[in-house]
Amino acid sequence: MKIQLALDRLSKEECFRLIEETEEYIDWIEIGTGVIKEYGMSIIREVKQRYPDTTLVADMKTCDAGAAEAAQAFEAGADISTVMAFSADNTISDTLSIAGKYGKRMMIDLLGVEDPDRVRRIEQLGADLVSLHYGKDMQHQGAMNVNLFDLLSVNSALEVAVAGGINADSLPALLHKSPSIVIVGSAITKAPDSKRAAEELKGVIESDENHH
Ligand SMILES: O=C([C@H](O)CO)[C@H](O)[C@H](O)COP(=O)(O)O
Repeated sequence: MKIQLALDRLSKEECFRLIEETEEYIDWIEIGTGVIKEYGMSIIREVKQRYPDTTLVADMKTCDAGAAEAAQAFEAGADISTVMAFSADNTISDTLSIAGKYGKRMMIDLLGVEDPDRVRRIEQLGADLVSLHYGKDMQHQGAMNVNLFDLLSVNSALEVAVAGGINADSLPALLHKSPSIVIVGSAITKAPDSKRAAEELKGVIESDENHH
């Protein structure tokens, strides 16, 4: 199980400091949507230059003009770009076909999706990676519920990431659902000691893996 460090609401300097502090405990680096809005593709380029061997996710949250936006992220060095699951089927298909051309991947963000049929449709369109996502603003109503995993069909072959206010306390319940990727932002980036927070989360995952 991988940890994807989500870098949101941070300056470029803070992003680089956090990557440096946590790199031994994290697997994938995500440049968050707001950070991309602040710095554009230049931050994707710079992070890839400095960490060429680490999988880099550009959280583009594309919802239209799929081919152009995905190509933009891949040209800058992203290994994975994100597209919203509620987008038109054409948008999702176009991003998947661009990803195929670049030898890269799309992560389909399920934020706001409540119908398992939509997830089935996304898999039919050719997606192989989705993120179950309990949004930042949804978190005002309380923490994520593991029922979010009910969106997935039992016979689905999708690789699954999960995101939304995950911390060391909420992580164990999610691990029972065996996601491939756990996306963590604030619990690491806003922690008084980010390195320790990342180490703790990695420890929770490793002890779970040792028990199975
Ligand atoms: O995608 C995200 C969110 O929509 C803000 O852009 C976050 O990266 C994701 O939710 C992880 O962050 P935390 O919820 O702070 O763990």
